[in-house]
Amino acid sequence: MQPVIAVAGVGKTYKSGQVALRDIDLEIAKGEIFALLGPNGAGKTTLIGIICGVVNATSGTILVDGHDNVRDWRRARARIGLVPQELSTETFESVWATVNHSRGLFGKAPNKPFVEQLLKDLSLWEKRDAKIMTLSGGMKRRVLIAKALAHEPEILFLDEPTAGVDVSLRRDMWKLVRSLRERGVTIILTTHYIEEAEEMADRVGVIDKGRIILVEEKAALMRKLGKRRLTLTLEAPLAAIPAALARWDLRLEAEGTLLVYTFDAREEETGIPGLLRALHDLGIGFSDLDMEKSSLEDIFVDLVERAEAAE
Ligand SMILES: Nc1ncnc2c1ncn2[C@@H]1O[C@H](COP(=O)(O)OP(=O)(O)OP(=O)(O)O)[C@@H](O)[C@H]1O
Repeated sequence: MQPVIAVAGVGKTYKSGQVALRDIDLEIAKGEIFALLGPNGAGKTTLIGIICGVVNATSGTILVDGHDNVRDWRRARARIGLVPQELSTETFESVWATVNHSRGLFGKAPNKPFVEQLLKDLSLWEKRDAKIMTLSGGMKRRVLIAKALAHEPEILFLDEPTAGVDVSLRRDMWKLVRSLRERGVTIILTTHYIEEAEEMADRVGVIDKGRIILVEEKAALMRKLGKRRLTLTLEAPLAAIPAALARWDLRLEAEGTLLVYTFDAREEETGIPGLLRALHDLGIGFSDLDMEKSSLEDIFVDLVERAEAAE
């Protein structure tokens, strides 16, 4: 199957000499929700800007639905909607005029019922005659989304869509993303809220210092790299881990009152029965126990730390 976006060998060095991307290869399948994660300055916004044709790559090629985004930029761009991180500054136009104008920019015939529905879906209908300058930050962000969707793109980029927005807008955004996906729209989002990727993405890419360090199905990633943690609340604090417990990956926390055992979620044998027996033999009692799975966030932090250590 042909990917809807194919990035090959893309690099970017800004005029300042700052290298933002190095040799990026990435394919996005039609209809998927792809989350691009990475620390500040990793290159997420640059990569999105290059795919959308608002930033020039220094090297490499990008095909959008088979169209080269430089040589055939008009066709490539028409397929894409971009919700940028920055709030737009145009202020005097009304919501209705702005969104219809965005549609016209892509050569789409006016379609009032479509734009009306779009504004209703984004809870903007009541505000259709309001000038953008009079709207709150959250409402302005809804306008950015409406503008990005006005020309009915097949691919939607959301660059940190929920940074600094309130819970209700975040929830609406998630709902909107799901309904777009049901209509077959491909969605690529960057986010600092890893829970957002965990909640929504089909696949996750991790970018660090301009390199893609991992691309994986979210579920597989969580299965593969997921750790589990067993935390025992000890009856009496321990000063150190007894030598007899060296074969388990143990750590003391909270001034020796919590004993934390970390193990691989894939292992058939958890090692827990043996550990509990050993504790019993040593006369170490506990009053409570708690089991947790690592989140995508733990996995992400771990990956970035490992990539940085490897450098
Ligand atoms: N216009 C520019 N000129 C020079 N350097 C830039 C420019 N835009 C970005 N950079 C640099 O390129 C690198 C990647 O930046 P980019 O904004 O793509 O990262 P990001 O992953 O989106 O970060 P954040 O999560 O903070 O938005 C950073 O070192 C940044 O300082």
